[in-house]
Amino acid sequence: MLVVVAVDAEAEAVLRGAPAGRVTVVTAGVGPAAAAATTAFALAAGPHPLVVSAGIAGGFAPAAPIGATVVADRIVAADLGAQTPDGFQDVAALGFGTVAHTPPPTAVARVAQALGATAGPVLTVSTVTGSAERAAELTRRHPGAVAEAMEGFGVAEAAARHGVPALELRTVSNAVGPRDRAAWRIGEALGALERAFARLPYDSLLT
Ligand SMILES: O=C(O)c1cccc(C(=O)CC[C@H]2O[C@@H](n3cnc4c(=O)[nH]cnc43)[C@H](O)[C@@H]2O)c1
Repeated sequence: MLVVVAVDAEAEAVLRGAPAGRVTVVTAGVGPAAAAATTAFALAAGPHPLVVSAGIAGGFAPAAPIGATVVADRIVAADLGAQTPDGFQDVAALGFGTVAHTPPPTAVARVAQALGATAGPVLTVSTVTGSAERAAELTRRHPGAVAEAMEGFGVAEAAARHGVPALELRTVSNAVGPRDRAAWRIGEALGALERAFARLPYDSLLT
């Protein structure tokens, strides 16, 4: 499978955890555009049966505390739209394209079961949430959201254009809410990412 991460530290964690020969890891950079471009390039260069957007994320309380592992049952572009006098409208509501991809439900269930991961919507944002108000707005617009990160929707868009299923697997480094850099636990999240890739049910994800 092709695993798309944002930064080298995430690639190293995935490669430490994954059994030899199970994954091809590419480091895309931060954000949905870099993720989409890198995924499209990698899929054009060679076939992969599954693409996984992986890395650290912000977790929505109480579903996803620091150190938790989450798997997306929906990969949602949460800030792709227009701010109108009546509030935010996403591009699907405006009649352009899509704002969500649905990973294969059986694979999501198998990952959740094998890793003890929480399944739910994972939001892709281009701006990291840094206030309680923004976190509350996202929760109101996306009930049940478990995490936000910056690449999943880009990976899923590129995978869809190649007809390849996509998953998003994240481990939580910080809470979604008021900005507090001192509270990030990147090492803890990278350790959880390594353990997740050590325990993934690789064979059953491809059936
Ligand atoms: O400056 C900040 O306040 C800040 C807070 C959290 C994350 C960042 C990043 O620039 C990291 C972006 C990188 O990590 C993923 N990530 C991790 N936590 C979050 C988050 O709470 N919201 C969105 N993305 C997050 C993301 O996928 C990027 O790859 C800065």
